[in-house]
Amino acid sequence: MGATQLTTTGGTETFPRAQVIRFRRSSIPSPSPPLVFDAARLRHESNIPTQFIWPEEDKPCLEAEEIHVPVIDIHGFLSGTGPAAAETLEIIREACKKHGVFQVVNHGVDTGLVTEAYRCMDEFFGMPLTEKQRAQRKTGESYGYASSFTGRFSSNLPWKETFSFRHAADPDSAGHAEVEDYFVHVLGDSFRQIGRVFHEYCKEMNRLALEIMELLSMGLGVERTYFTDVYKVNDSVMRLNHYPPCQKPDLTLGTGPHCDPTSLTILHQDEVGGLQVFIDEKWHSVRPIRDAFVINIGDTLMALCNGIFKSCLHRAVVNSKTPRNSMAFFLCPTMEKVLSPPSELVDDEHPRKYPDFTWSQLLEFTQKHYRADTMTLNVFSEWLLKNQTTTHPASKKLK
Ligand SMILES: C=C1C[C@]23C[C@H]1CC[C@H]2[C@]1(C)CCC[C@@](C)(C(=O)O)[C@H]1[C@@H]3C(=O)O
Ligand SMILES: O=C(O)CCC(=O)C(=O)O
Ligand SMILES: [Fe+2]
Repeated sequence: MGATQLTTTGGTETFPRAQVIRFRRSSIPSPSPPLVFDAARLRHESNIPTQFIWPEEDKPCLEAEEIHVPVIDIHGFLSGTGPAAAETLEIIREACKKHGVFQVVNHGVDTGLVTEAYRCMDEFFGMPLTEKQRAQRKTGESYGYASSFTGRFSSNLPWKETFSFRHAADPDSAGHAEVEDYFVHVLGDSFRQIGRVFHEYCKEMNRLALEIMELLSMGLGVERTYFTDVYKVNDSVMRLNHYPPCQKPDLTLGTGPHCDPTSLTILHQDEVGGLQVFIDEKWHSVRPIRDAFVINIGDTLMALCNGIFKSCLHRAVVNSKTPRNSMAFFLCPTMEKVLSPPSELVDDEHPRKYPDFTWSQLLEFTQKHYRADTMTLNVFSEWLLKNQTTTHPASKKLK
């Protein structure tokens, strides 16, 4: 595998292949006007810009074989009214150890809220590009609207538009309608109602994420409240993904292969389908189930589990006819919390796999130095160890 050089404030670093974010340098004259991803126009284009054409090894298989991702009745499990608890726990444990993905039903999230959230997404993404750009995500920021990542990356561009916003939770200071305020701030008062819908949706995602954390603590055999305690105060991100049709769906990807650098992702996909997971050395599609959420383990949780539960490798493909929407709630710890696995998961036979770090460090790494992909956690760990200082909490060496 080749290597790409990137010069940052920390010096010159070598990272594998073309994974490094290629920064646009204003000093280099650009021969053509900047690329703009205007979905309304590009969805009809059969000559797609080369920046959207992915390398041969990443080109999608649109007819990938479906895989049955385990479906867990979460209310049944937590209330003790569902199928035998021990069996359910074993299914979760196996799925998380092998590939890091399962689905939940009977989760208590009102289907009306999900439908309403999709309606609001249609309203937002259906606006002309210039209207959406009022909420433009700025360089280095994690929130806002991005039409593909034309200003951020220069190749392997994803065929999608995204709108991301923050949802911080703290049970001791609940009540602040952060999402609603954000919508009004960036888009104006006419977006208050849409902001309210997404605020409600995020609150529900936060509740569900903490319930799933209870399940995962049990699956790992640590104290039932262990991960709920870590995440009850959190600094999470909600992302709306809109994938317009593409006349060359076999050449591009909606979202490239990656593991989420975050802790836990609660994904809802509409009925169109396009999510694929990499299991047993093959890409498989995950058929949408209207009442289910897909749960992915992310890199941060994998590090907190000392590698026992795996971060799920996934991607999204597009199609030539039907626009697709998905909603991802990324549970994240607070920025400066030092993340290290519980002592029960570390011993002589299972030494520490990753160094201590903070979410703020990993987030910065994925936003400024490295485009999140299949190897983020390993590359980040090496980078941390190389750049460690004696004063930072994340500077402890691997045992
Ligand atoms: C912290 C994050 C970075 C990304 C959004 C969240 C969680 C997943 C990451 C991402 C989806 C992984 C694939 C590449 C990426 C650039 C994307 O296609 O959206 C990633 C997100 C990002 O850096 O904005
Ligand atoms: O749209 C999908 O199905 C997947 C999206 C995704 O992986 C992400 O937003 O991180
Ligand atoms: Fe993802």
